Amino acid sequence: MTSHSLGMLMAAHAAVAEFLAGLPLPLRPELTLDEWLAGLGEEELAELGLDGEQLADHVARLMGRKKSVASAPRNLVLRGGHDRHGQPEVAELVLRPGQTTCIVGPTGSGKSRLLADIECLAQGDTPTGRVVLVDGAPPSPQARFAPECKLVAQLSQNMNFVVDLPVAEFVAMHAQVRGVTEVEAVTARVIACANDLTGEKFAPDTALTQLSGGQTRALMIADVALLSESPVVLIDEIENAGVDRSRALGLLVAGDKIVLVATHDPLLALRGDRRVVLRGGGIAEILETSAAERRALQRLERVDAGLMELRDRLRHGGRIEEDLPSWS
Ligand SMILES: Nc1ncnc2c1ncn2[C@@H]1O[C@H](COP(=O)(O)OP(=O)(O)OP(=O)(O)O)[C@@H](O)[C@H]1O
Repeated sequence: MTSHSLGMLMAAHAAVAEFLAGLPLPLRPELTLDEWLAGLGEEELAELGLDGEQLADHVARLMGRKKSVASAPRNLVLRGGHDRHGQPEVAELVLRPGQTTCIVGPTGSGKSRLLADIECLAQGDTPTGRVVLVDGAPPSPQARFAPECKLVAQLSQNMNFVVDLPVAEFVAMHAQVRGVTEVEAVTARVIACANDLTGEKFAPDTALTQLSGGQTRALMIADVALLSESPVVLIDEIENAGVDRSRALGLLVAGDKIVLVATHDPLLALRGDRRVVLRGGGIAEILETSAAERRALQRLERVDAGLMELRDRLRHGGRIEEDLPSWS
């Protein structure tokens, strides 16, 4: 598959180095991968539940993943299809890194469908007939379907952990799978970041199953922002509960990701660059956030800070009587 020596592959691809170094097999850095595999006994590999082809395949995937990071798209273009009644959509939606697009619309208007169309990079093969172009061209089947090459990460509403690991171990595992080299330092950063997003702090050795809803959400947001290689992030509502939504959004956008958030929260919606309005399954309108809306956002932020203070007072058993925040 490559004429480079194992030593060179390992130097160029941290994920390959980590994977190969973790195998209980004698490494020969001066040989090519094929030569090294040919020299290994079949039995030796079988004992590890592997065969040479699988191993070569996995190394290729690990190298492919590196390539997909370099090829983060400059834009995604969503070409409108049709609404639920077959009427064409007005839209061509252009999405660029570092921009946030909010998706709004009544229940059943097609918000989740729109996110799903972007998630699968639809090619006229979903109920909406939409087409998503990556840098002006249809994506490769690999970009659409191979998990390690996927462009899009989705933060879903429900995150129930089935594994009961300490938080630090879980994050370190994610970091390793994503080919991060300084696993310990990055793990500490993800946890610090999650703690920054949530009101109640948690320790690295807290079990995942002990985290509150807000803490879990904060951890997943920090994980996606700092560890995910996917250049596009979809969020089906950042819940109010216990997460500083403004910081969360800032964190994701700072990573130069294309961010799409389905939300009806005015604070989040106005922080976005634009809103896509859905009606009857179709895109009815695309509204750029206006200067007046940005000014309104500053006032809303003060109201929100006041409400946060009241929440905190309730949390600590206080009363809300005379001393209300100044905006009330
Ligand atoms: N353009 C379309 N053509 C055909 N079916 C569609 C279209 N858009 C959405 N649908 C379907 O309509 C249903 C409701 O859409 P969806 O779940 O996306 O709405 P939603 O706005 O996310 O709703 P909620 O706010 O309740 O979560 C889904 O079954 C979806 O697949």
